[in-house]
Amino acid sequence: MQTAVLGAGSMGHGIAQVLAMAGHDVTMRDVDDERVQAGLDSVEANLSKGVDLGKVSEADREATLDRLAGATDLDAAVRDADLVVEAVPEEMDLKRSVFAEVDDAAPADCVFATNTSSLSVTELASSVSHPERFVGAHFFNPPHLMDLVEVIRAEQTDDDTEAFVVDLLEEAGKTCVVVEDFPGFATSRLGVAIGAEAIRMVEQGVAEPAAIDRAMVEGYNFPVGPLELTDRVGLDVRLHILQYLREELGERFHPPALLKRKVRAGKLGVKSGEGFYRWEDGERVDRD
Ligand SMILES: NC(=O)c1ccc[n+]([C@@H]2O[C@H](COP(=O)([O-])OP(=O)(O)OC[C@H]3O[C@@H](n4cnc5c(N)ncnc54)[C@H](O)[C@@H]3O)[C@@H](O)[C@H]2O)c1
Repeated sequence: MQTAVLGAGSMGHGIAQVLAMAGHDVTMRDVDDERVQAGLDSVEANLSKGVDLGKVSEADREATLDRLAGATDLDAAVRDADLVVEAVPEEMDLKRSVFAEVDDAAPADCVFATNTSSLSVTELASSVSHPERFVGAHFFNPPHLMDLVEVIRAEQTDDDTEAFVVDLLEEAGKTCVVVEDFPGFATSRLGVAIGAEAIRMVEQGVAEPAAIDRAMVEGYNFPVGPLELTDRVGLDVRLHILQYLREELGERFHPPALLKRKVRAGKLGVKSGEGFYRWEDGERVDRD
């Protein structure tokens, strides 16, 4: 199958890798040669690491790279595509304008998927002429290692489109959970609710962040505690999602004051070196 991935950033290059490893031809499009090349280099590095770890054969690495091409020209990227997956920045206007362009350039029966983590898939679908062939495909970071894809049905999505995307992703080794288009879908809504409550517990002095995290890891089998996860995702990202969910779903999502204070202080988590913990080169430096 011919596929196109729009955006070669953190998510785009990983999604392109997943599709190419599953045997599909992929054209990965970004706005300039440097970004396209950086995406291609990241895929090559992921695959080489897989070979070193004995998880990917040398032959699969080469075959995957052969199926992957880069492009800056949108028309060339989507002209023959059966599926286009969009992974450009999380801005409604940008995504809508990208889909309007893709709509003109792609074949009439092409299926469109967006990797948005929070925007309305229904509103995005309304930017194309066949919204029934539009769906959300919310991959997790990094896409080549995380099994889950949340498949989001827009108001307009038809059953054939849902089945096409779920089958394709499951054949690529992913686990799909299908949800209706509702703010925060399933994962972000529950994830930020737990994270926000953990932050309120820190504010109230229930326990130190490390103790709250350890309790959830040991007691509930969480792979990582809610405060460490907030550091990894980015405090600003979580604040943004809470503000959006508060607007859409009500006061129970009001952001904790401590979260706002830390974001205002530039304490954004792993990427800034400090959030609820201190970090250097992606590693915690304040463990007991
Ligand atoms: N980063 C995550 O952990 C994560 C997880 C799940 C979903 N998402 C979602 O995935 C999407 C992409 O996020 P990201 O973290 O990969 O962002 P990113 O900033 O790393 O990458 C976005 C890329 O899109 C490119 N781009 C901008 N306009 C474009 C256009 N018109 N055509 C093609 N490429 C264009 C940018 O140059 C950039 O390289 C967002 O909707 C985000 O919410 C992100």
